[in-house]
Amino acid sequence: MGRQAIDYSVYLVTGREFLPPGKDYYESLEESLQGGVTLVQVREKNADTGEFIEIARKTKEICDRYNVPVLINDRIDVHLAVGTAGIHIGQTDCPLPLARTLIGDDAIIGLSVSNVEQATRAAQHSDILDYIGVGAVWPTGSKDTKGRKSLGPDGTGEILDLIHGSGLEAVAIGGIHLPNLAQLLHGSVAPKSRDALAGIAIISDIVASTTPKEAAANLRLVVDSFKRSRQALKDEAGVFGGLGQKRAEVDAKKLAEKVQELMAVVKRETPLVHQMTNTVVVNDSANVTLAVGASPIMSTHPRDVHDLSPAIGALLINFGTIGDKEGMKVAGRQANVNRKPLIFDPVAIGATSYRREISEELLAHWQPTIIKGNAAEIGAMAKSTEVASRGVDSVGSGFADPGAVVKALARKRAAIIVLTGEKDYISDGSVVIKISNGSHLLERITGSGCQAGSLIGCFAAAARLDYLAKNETKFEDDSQLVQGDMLLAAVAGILVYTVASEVAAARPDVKGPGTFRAALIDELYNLTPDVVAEKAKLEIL
Ligand SMILES: Nc1ncnc2c1ncn2[C@@H]1O[C@H](COP(=O)(O)OP(=O)(O)OP(=O)(O)O)[C@@H](O)[C@H]1O
Ligand SMILES: Cc1ncsc1CCO
Repeated sequence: MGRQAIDYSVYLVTGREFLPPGKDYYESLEESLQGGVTLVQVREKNADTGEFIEIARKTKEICDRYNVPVLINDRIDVHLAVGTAGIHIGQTDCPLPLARTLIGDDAIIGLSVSNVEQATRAAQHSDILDYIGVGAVWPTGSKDTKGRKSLGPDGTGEILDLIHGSGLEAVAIGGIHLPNLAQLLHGSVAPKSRDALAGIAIISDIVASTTPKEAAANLRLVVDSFKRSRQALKDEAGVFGGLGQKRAEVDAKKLAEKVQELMAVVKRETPLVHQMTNTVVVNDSANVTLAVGASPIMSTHPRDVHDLSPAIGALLINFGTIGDKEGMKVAGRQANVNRKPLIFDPVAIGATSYRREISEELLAHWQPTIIKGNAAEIGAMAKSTEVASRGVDSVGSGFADPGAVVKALARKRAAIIVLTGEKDYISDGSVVIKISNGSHLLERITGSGCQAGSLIGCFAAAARLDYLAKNETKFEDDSQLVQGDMLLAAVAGILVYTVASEVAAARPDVKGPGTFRAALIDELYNLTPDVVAEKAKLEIL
């Protein structure tokens, strides 16, 4: 008999101390298995041996019914007494060679690893070990992580590179919650080897939930979605299975036709687009939203944004004048939970360290669907020094290879990336679309990028509604975090905005930025799908 194959996707670590009042441990466990937990570790820090054995035995009995393997934390004797699939041990527990001798060749051994030195040692013991638990990824309440630096997605990815080729699987643990899960999975893909996590270990998100079945199912959806999108990337089909087509099949003319169709969807559905934006542009952004046929709501208070989430079509978070960070956290988290498109506009992120910190904090709370920025902003997100910023603007001539920058960042962040400027570049990690429309007058009014972000929000809402109208299955058997063609939505937002700007700039009554600003709103309102198709300058790179 060899060691059994393990699915690490959603790995539940038990913790009876986190159960909500009145919730029975076995009831919670069974519900979480129904939700899609794939592996269970029994972790009992304070139980006597007899009690631990009894808990492990009953846990195994329940898990057996769902064909889910059980591991025991730390206690080889409990594992041997109950006959579970294996053990999970910490750095200061039983030495690895002794553990392997005691439990034999057929049982699984996992080891906790919290830094590169420990990971290197684990890789050297790959003949003894099966997997490593990497963490804490983020600070956590369930383990004492004081004094230890949490790894973040980047540190986790570094460890994946270190164990590359060793045959070890890796599971991340610590501070992982539904809203930061997609960011962790995609953000931790190893920079060199491109290896990925095999799964995530979860305690409180499942155990502390009053509805563990739902909690587990939501986590499982994101992990499955990640695994599917990795397959899609391997197949060259983009992080959202973009345009439902492979790169070679995307054609500029067909893309323009799809934009035309989406314009009609916005007008028909008048989606509500929630915008948390800066105080400079709030009025213009609401007006361009209305002009294309959508409906804006500009709201920032945490309580207000929580209640709005079920009703909205999409959410825009633009931190241009920084304020309401708490509201942004709540709104973004709710957008993820309700599977609404979330457009992130990290205005001037390259200009100050405070903005970079806020961006990281927000991105640890939720997963954006689309990230839009000018060259300085996208450069800062990509940690590139090629383009500098001066306040909210970019300086210099831009990236040598903008297409490569947006494609790499899309893969890294698992989001559609929109890079604006004289030419715009949009990527889903597979396809790169270049748009050469627009007017230089857009550089002469404030907030043109912010308004473009608002329009992307309008079209993202429409793309999701269009998908839901055409697909009966809705969410049940689809593992996408957000449904609808988000690459198309980003293209539509930029194309409609820039084509309207060309029409406005060409008007004889437009004398400069002031008249252009008003004319732009009018031309967005009057823009027909035919004019968009006729003027579109789209290229597939
Ligand atoms: N010189 C130009 N020619 C054509 N289109 C342009 C030009 N500059 C910007 N645009 C368009 O204007 C919009 C905003 O892009 P830009 O990169 O200026 O945003 P931004 O710097 O974030 O703006 P802001 O900070 O004022 O909101 C995009 O749709 C882009 O295509
Ligand atoms: C000018 C300005 N300052 C903060 S946000 C903003 C709008 C353009 O980004």
